[in-house]
Amino acid sequence: MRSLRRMTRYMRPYRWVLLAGLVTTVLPVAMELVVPRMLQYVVDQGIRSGNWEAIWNGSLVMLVTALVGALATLGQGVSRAQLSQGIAYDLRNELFTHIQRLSFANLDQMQTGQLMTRISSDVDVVRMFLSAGLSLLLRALLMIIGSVIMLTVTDLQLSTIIFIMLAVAAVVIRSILRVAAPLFMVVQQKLAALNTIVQENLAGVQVVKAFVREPYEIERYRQGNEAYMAENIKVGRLMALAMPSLGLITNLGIVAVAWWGGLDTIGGRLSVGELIAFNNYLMIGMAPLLLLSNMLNMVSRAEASSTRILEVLDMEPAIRVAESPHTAEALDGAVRFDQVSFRYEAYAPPEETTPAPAFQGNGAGMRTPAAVNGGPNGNVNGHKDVLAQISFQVKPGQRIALLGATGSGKSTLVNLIPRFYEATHGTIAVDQVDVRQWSPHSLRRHIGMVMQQTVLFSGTVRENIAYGRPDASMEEVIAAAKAAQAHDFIMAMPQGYDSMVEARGANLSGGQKQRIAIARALLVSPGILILDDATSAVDMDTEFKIQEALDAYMRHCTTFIVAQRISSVLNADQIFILDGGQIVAQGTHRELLTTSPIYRDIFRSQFGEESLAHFPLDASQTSHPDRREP
Ligand SMILES: Nc1ncnc2c1ncn2[C@@H]1O[C@H](COP(=O)(O)OP(=O)(O)OP(=O)(O)O)[C@@H](O)[C@H]1O
Repeated sequence: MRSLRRMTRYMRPYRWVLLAGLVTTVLPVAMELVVPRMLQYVVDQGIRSGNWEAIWNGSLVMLVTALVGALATLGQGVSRAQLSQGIAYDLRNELFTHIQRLSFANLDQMQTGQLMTRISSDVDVVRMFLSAGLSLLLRALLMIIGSVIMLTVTDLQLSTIIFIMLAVAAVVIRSILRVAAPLFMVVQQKLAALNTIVQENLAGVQVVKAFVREPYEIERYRQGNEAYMAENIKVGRLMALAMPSLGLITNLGIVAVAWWGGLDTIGGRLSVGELIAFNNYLMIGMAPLLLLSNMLNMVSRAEASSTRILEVLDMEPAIRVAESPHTAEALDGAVRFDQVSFRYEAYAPPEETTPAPAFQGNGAGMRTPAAVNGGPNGNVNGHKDVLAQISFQVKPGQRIALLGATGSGKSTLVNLIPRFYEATHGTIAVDQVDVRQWSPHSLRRHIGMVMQQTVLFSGTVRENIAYGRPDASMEEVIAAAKAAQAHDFIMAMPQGYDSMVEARGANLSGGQKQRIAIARALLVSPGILILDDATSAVDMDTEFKIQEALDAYMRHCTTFIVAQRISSVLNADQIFILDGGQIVAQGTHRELLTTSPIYRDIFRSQFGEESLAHFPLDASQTSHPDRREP
């Protein structure tokens, strides 16, 4: 029960509510324990000797205890709700805040569905335990302890039977708990896998429909659902053992007490009242024992969920912030890579993976470690570099283009500049300061980034453009949108800048989404702008206009452009050709045409075999797509 014990720290802010809960749990138990004693008094002192006063007094005490017990139980319900809801609220907030602090490398290790299950279902399991389980557990323990004390006081000799019975029950409970907690872990893992299937399916609904893979997805879900059900049944079977075992132990105890107690009463060692009181205490003590069998389920489930919540909270952000991090009001935009190598770490516990029907394709969205680490060097063990020994220097304001085959490491390289990942070897410096010394927030605030996959949030167009600078004026938003060639289509939308962007930008075309993403990056007035395939969905004419506007809008900004089309990089100050994680050629368009066979190959593949002979070497003459055609 280590994880549940660790969870108790979340009770600290609610210590007064906890105290109220404790008092209101103890009181009804104490009241219930008074009743058999009063019953003994009424029988022995009142009924047997015809003493009405004793009967009245005993009855009055029992009435008062019933009232106090009822009031306390009401208070207990209120404090229980406050405690459990409060802790669940704190846990959800802490989990979400912690996830925001995690870096790409951490998040690569967990599927979205896994995280969502932990923040929703696992927190709810803990909340239910705190709301119902904890007070019931406490009540059961108090009842057992209280009745054992009263049994001992009533008759020590007869109580021996109870001690033996409790010892046997304790062994049974402990054994069940030991087996149940890991089983509940598996249950939650299966639930998380199931949620991942739903999340991936909904996120990729267009792909599912386009490839007519609904039957596959239904089968995938059915299998995940079956695995979840099978684990639940396994747990159910184990829990089914608890009730009859504890019931049997209790009933054997009752029979033993009836036998020995009956003999003692006939023999005159015990009065009838004492035997009745003893039996009542026995019932009070043994009923919660049966209740405990039900609670074993709740406790084991809560332990498993606490472990899963703590696994996330214990995850150290892979990016460490320096003790006194470097910050700056603006960036000049100088970037230096010095012998930089990088590799992605292996990840994902195997049992957390999403089940996929045996025959089907690629496991639909679930990257296996081999696939993830099968980097440019074709390795499968996750220990080869995706980038190797990269060195270059970029002056402020330069435009750098990165070209290379898919998987050659272009995105990985630009992701190292804002420190999304930490270089495995070597040094990366921005404005002559090692990125490890930079405050990640300060560094990223001055880097405008347009990622390969455009992510927009539900909200208005304006809110999306101003995502990085919510305080930007309307004029600034429009200026950024104009530079990104987005203004015209935004104005053509029904509510202009106040038009709603649907979830994931569903009501916009790919090129429109990209242009909003570019405007969003421009609005932060970055010192470094990274465009990772940012215009892949935009036609060549619009791309040319964007580049022209960028020249005017971002005069002093260092720009990294990851591109597939040579036409996007003609005006770059330096073009890096990446191959297998290494820079294999470097220079301007003119230089590379003469020095780099790979560049010439790419050029030939995009403009045709005869193009090399005709293509003018002076990039300035080719800056418009119409004129660029050989
Ligand atoms: N998050 C990740 N975890 C593990 N491996 C990754 C991850 N991202 C990329 N890789 C691997 O690193 C290598 C380089 O990928 P990267 O995305 O940098 O290539 P790229 O040149 O940008 O490709 P593309 O042009 O297709 O976008 C690939 O082999 C890829 O499988």
